[in-house]
Amino acid sequence: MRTKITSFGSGDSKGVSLCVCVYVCLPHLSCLSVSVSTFPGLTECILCVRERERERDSAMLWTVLFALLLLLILQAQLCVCLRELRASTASALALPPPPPPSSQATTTATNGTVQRLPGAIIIGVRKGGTRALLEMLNLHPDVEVAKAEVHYFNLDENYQRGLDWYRAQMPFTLPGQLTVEKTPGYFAAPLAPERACQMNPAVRLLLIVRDPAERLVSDYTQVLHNRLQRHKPYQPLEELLLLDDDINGGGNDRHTRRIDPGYKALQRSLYHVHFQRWLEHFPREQIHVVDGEALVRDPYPELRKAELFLELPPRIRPSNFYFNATKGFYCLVSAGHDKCLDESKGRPHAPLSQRAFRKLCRFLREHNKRFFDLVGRTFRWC
Ligand SMILES: Nc1ncnc2c1ncn2[C@@H]1O[C@H](COP(=O)(O)OS(=O)(=O)O)[C@@H](OP(=O)(O)O)[C@H]1O
Repeated sequence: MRTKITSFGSGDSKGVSLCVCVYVCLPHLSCLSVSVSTFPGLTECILCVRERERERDSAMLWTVLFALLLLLILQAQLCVCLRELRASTASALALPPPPPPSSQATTTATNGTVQRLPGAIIIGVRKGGTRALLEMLNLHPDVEVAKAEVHYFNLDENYQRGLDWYRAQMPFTLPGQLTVEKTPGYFAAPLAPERACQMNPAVRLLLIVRDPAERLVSDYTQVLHNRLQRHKPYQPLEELLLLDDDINGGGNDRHTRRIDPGYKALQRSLYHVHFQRWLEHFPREQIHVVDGEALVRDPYPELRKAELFLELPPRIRPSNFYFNATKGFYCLVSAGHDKCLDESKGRPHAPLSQRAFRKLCRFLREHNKRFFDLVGRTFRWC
């Protein structure tokens, strides 16, 4: 801004004009030196003000243009960001393989034990008796089990953590001991068979099955219990399981109700669908099927078969089990301590009318047959 004053002019009239000019021009100080140095009076001052206004208008125009340009640049940047975000989301969904394991062994405890990947996995079925089977296998001195469900092959966020993470969830074992984990969610998880096979194509799999209709009711009961605990709303089982179907397009009395094939708990009971997927990655003889109902009736024979399958010396004894009449189930005895499964196992099932249950059984019959064909044995299910 030019502010230097080179001449004040002469005479009173000039002085008055100068004062007015300075007063008017004061907000436009940058032109003050021009008006004063060549001072003829007020006219020039007004001209100076107009010129400043023109300058201001053009400055505003430039400001608007500059803002527009800035907006364009920002928009371009936003597009680049969105494209990058879309690309990273797509690659996350594509789920690249997890990081490779650093080595086979990890931290060695002072007693020489090491965390190892499981040699056997109980893959399901949910509510089939997986906890009972795991705890019973744990009676064997050559077996160590992961206490909690790991959910490695069925949950992407865990799978992305890699094999080192998975191994770190395992118990410490001595050489020659077998590590076993159980996650019933593996059985029906579409990617679990392939992932388990990638980890170790020789891993032994145990599948404990139970009447799929009973399993469904037990599954619903578990979900209902969780919802009640969290004070969440719930629907009766019959509402979830049966669809209203207007067969003749008539009034209410012509309604019939059919099984909803989309109900999640029902889908988990279509054993052949899931078993087929496991067979695409593992030979049949690598999957040992345990009869869940037989395990409830009398655990020992089922445990003996599991020992054989796992090539373990026979160490589990009938004396490791006793029937607890209060619980209504067998409990375990080991080194003088007894242990029953917690109250989440063997809860009274949610109500379902006999009619609906029969409908469910009819629906499952064909699916069960397909499962029997795949496993090469039959079960006395409804
Ligand atoms: N010994 C013993 N004690 C208690 N419960 C036993 C036992 N053996 C098998 N079961 C049956 O196990 C059913 C629960 O199955 P899971 O452990 O696979 O359930 S879960 O998927 O892990 O939630 C559970 O199902 P529900 O009776 O429907 O609750 C039990 O019937």
